[in-house]
Amino acid sequence: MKKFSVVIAGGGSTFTPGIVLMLLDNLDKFPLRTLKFYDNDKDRQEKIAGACEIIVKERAPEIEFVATVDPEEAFTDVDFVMAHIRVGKYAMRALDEKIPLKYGVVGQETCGPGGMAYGMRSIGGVFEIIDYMEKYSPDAWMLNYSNPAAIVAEACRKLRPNSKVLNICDMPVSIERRMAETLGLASRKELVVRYYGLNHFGWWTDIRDKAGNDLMPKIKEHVVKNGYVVTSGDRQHTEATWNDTFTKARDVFALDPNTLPNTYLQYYLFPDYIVGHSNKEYTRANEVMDGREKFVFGECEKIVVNQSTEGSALHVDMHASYIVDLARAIAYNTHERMLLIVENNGAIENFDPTGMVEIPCIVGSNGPEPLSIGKIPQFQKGLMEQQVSVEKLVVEAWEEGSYQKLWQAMTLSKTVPSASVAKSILDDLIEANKDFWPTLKKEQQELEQVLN
Ligand SMILES: NC(=O)c1ccc[n+]([C@@H]2O[C@H](COP(=O)([O-])OP(=O)(O)OC[C@H]3O[C@@H](n4cnc5c(N)ncnc54)[C@H](O)[C@@H]3O)[C@@H](O)[C@H]2O)c1
Ligand SMILES: O=P(O)(O)OC[C@H]1O[C@H](O[C@H]2[C@H](O)[C@@H](O)[C@@H](O)O[C@@H]2CO)[C@H](O)[C@@H](O)[C@@H]1O
Ligand SMILES: [Mn+2]
Repeated sequence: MKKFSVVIAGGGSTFTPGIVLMLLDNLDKFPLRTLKFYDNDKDRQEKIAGACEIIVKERAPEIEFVATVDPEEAFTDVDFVMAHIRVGKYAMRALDEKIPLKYGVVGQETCGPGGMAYGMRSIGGVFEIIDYMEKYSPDAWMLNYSNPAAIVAEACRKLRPNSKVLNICDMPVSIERRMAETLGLASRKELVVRYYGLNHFGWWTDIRDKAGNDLMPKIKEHVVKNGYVVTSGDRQHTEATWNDTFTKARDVFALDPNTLPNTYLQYYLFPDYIVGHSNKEYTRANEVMDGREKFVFGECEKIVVNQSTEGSALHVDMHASYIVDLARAIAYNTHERMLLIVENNGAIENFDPTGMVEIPCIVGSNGPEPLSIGKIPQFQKGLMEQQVSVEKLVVEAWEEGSYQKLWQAMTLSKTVPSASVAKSILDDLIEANKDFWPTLKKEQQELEQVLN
């Protein structure tokens, strides 16, 4: 059986140890010969890599382990690039969240103005990784889950159309795990789903078991009372904010009881509620820095000090098993059915063919073959047309260095009440992102004077 060489780009990520443990748990299905880490922050990566090297040595000493900040060393002789970088790290995430909140607008990592700011930082970082991969391992595939996946995917479609990049998100599988629990099923893999939308912006339309029995009525019965809250919860979503999100799905569901919603729709459909329940001084970025980041780095330090994983509380990222499924689908032509972010190209009949949509695909060695969705209802179509335009305008703004287009994108977002609020947020975000964004030209300086 062929053994694979994988590089994790964003080796210093809080998700890296969970993914390494998940890869080690799946060596029988996806054997590894080399595991490399690449990051542009040497110190941050070293803390995670020091522990992961010990984990790999204990569990699979035959795997060669390399951690490097040298792109040539990292990207030479690899079959897969698993990319989860966060350009600007949590410090910039905190600003993405806090600046819009200052103006009474949703402050969120991937939605609204915060998501656009993150997108303007991510595109260049992700392109850099793609370029390294294509230079040093031109046959490799990149499995990208760096956020904001919707904007990154649109940038790849438009500006890197021939690159072997698959964009994917774990929110649907995470919700499906909860649906399976609600139904008393052992695994989400027992569900066969139909789903459509944009990334962090979609709906399930049909959920069946493998025998074809309709499971939607039973799930809806649960969601109408509890949202996606389940009794066991999971180890990755223990904070109150995640519980609020899974509870709020009840209200999102009420808007269209024919479908089951992705939790991220709460930011677009209930922005007033979200802002009302946000703390402008302490946002999700703070919660993550005080929670997941401290925990993961603390546990890694203990492993390095003890030179052993004995007693370690680090746990496998179960949700990340979709990454192994995706790699296996490419490597072994498994034709696994998975939700991926792909060019619409007619799959949703009455939607922009160039929009990047999240839909079921059959994945084989040649990449994804999207399934046909047909026509979607007016409510979803209207919401998606507005949001896909936001995502396209952000990519155009990045490509052209256009202030005007980024202002239009922010104005168009359902989370923003007016062009003047959009402008205030944008101007603050430009200042905060001056080390990361391309310089934006103001096409209509005089308009600024009119508005001031
Ligand atoms: N698609 C999904 O559903 C999904 C799920 C979870 C997390 N994510 C994404 O995974 C990423 C990591 O999240 P995290 O919370 O662990 O963040 P993190 O800040 O802990 O890790 C990100 C790492 O990326 C590195 N980095 C930043 N810019 C880089 C560049 N240009 N080249 C190489 N490395 C670079 C940083 O130094 C850091 O070590 C984020 O983009 C997050 O949004 C996506
Ligand atoms: O606020 P964070 O950093 O905890 O999470 C933001 C991410 O949320 C989703 O990912 C979840 C995922 O759904 C779950 O299965 C598990 O792996 O944890 C992830 C992080 O909590 C979302 O899909 C990502 O795009 C977000 O970055
Ligand atoms: Mn996601």
